[in-house]
Amino acid sequence: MKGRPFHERLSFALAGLKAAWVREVSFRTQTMFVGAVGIGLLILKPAPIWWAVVALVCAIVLALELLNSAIEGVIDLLHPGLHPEIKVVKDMVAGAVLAISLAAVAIAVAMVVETGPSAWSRWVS
Ligand SMILES: Nc1ncnc2c1ncn2[C@@H]1O[C@H](COP(=O)(O)OP(=O)(O)OP(=O)(O)O)[C@@H](O)[C@H]1O
Repeated sequence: MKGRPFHERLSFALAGLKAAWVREVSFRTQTMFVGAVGIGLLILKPAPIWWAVVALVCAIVLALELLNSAIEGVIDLLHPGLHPEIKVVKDMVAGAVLAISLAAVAIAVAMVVETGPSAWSRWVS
């Protein structure tokens, strides 16, 4: 399975994204949130550094959401029954998604605070 050409590995990654979109409500919600953030960037037109920071944090949110789903999927496959240790592991991965989501909200607020006034003056002038 190793050493496959780039286009094949890319198709595997895209298939993973598609599977997450079809199966996971959380992933669809996060992806739509990222889309809304993209619209916000187009409206606010912040400095390029904000585009980079927002793109990075959005990518981390989606990546952690994918890892969360993947880890849950493997656990459920290997151990379908309830187990207190599985609860701890799943809760920790969910905590990772929560942590980066809070950071994303903080970054969004900081961006709006810094760029909102100049965007507003562009609109009213
Ligand atoms: N096998 C299990 N044993 C014990 N507790 C579990 C088990 N599976 C899930 N839980 C508990 O239920 C919570 C939700 O787990 P579940 O697998 O349903 O994730 P989910 O709600 O689908 O999450 P996501 O929205 O991220 O996909 C876990 O965080 C954990 O607290």
